[in-house]
Amino acid sequence: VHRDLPLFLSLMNDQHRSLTRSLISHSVSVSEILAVRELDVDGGTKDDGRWQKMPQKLTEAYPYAFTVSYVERARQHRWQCSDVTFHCSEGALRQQWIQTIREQLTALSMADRPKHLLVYINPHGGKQQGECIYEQKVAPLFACASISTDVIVTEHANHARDHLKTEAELKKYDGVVCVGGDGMFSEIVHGLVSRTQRENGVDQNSPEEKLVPCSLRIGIIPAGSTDCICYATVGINDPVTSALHVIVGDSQPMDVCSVHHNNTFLRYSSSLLGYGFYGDVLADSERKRWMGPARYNFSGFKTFLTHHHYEGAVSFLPATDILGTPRDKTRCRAGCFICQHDGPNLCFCSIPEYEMGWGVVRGKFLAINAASMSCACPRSPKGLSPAAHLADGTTDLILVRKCSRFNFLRHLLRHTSKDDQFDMTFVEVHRVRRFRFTPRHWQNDSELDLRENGKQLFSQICRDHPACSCSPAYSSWNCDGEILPHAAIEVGVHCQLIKLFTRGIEEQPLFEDLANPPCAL
Ligand SMILES: Nc1ncnc2c1ncn2[C@@H]1O[C@H](COP(=O)(O)OP(=O)(O)OP(=O)(O)O)[C@@H](O)[C@H]1O
Ligand SMILES: CCCCCCCCCCCCC/C=C/[C@@H](O)[C@H](CO)NC(=O)CCCCC
Ligand SMILES: [Ca+2]
Repeated sequence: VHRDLPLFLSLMNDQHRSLTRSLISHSVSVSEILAVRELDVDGGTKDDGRWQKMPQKLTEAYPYAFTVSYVERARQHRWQCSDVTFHCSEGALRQQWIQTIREQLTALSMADRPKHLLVYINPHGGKQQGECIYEQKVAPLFACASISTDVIVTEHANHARDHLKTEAELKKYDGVVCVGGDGMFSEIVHGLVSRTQRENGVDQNSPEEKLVPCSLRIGIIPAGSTDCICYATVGINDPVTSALHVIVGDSQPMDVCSVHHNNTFLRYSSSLLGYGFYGDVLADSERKRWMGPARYNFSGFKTFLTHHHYEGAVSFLPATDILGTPRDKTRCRAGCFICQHDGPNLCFCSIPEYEMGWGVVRGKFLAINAASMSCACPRSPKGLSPAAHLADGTTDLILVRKCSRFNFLRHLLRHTSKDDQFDMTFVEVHRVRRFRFTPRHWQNDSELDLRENGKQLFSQICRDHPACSCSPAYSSWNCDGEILPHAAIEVGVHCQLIKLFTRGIEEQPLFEDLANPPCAL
């Protein structure tokens, strides 16, 4: 029995084969086995439905049984845990099988499966179901796979981030799991990345500094409102699927952007950095958290109607030495060739390199978006930048210039259809390693004061002139669902800075209907 080779168990002798064809054999890849356990058959009393379906004669002839729990693939990237029970005539043979499988599982644990995890649960994310989701759907699977956990239910925002940054005894763990949404994931990233830099003497405030990658993998159990990181790395927002990817020890590297203002570190971003439309949606939706996930629909519609544009200059360093482009038809999938090819060879550009070859675009924008990954989510299953890569060291900079409401609506609606949202005259997209944004009228340190005064002044004017259709001078940046306090920012992509307990989105089999596979001819 080898890892990745099918474990084919056929424990009955020939005379029973034709009789019990459907019951006697099953094929499971060892790398997708969660656990194996002996099944007690006590004087004919059975604790497994399948056993009871066995004809009496067979149970007598094959009284020794064991159950293998394994990953089964269902529709649309969903994984579930299934059990299969094998029966044999001799106790010694059963012990041999159980021992062999356990040895294989131990070898996998030594290699890449986690044994001890630190779990943070946000009880207030999404529909506030985090604790319940973990207790009912995830904890039993971890227990079945003999993974031990230390669980912390957060008591306030940034609890997980600060605990990871300073207190957590990280040496004890093989990974960190968060139960929540993109905001909770962002807390984990900030905690782990900051801790890693501090321990390695790296100054986060310097935009040119090359950051040290984090060694612990992160698992995401989706329990938020958008859950875009989970959706874009697994293909579905399903707690059981995510838990199973953690258990089998998957690993997917991921890029992280650092965001600076005036040589001061602001935040990290791993999905969307959005100014204009997505910044305004977020700013409005934060005041409506009580609405839960529906707040984004409400604020999205309201922001669409206000139709504000913002003036400024975007300068960027295009990624020239790479294979992919943002207009590719191919997608970043499990084992992505481009991420393997481009990723590990990339370095974080130092000053001499990045002062050359910059492009500049000036104008009035409805939205400036940087997508380090596709940002696919249930609202937009192909995402903001469908061809973006998880781990290629680049971000897709999408510039949506001022246009009519009708055209902007066409652009937005294309995020939900097969049509290309970039194929519009007012949209341009660049794959970049770094970029800067400078709003018009920006004045260095006094920016914040100016923004506050500007906002007050603007709202005063608009109250006095309700028909006014002019736009405020500044929007906010939406940084993975958090509002940034500065409009002028500098962003750099750090290739494969973190690793997740996923494998990227698996290619769908040609025949999706796994329950009724086509007959072999
Ligand atoms: N115990 C807590 N009380 C209040 N806020 C918390 C707590 N724990 C974490 N948070 C904060 O809650 C915010 C939202 O959490 P989360 O991302 O889990 O859900 P969401 O915003 O509904 O989902 P999404 O980010 O996917 O849209 C995060 O910014 C996080 O810092
Ligand atoms: C009028 C028709 C509108 C149709 C629009 C469809 C376009 C949807 C694209 C959604 C892209 C989400 C990108 C992910 C951002 C997350 O980091 C962030 C935190 O979870 N979520 C939002 O900001 C929430 C953003 C919600 C935006 C609506
Ligand atoms: Ca990327």
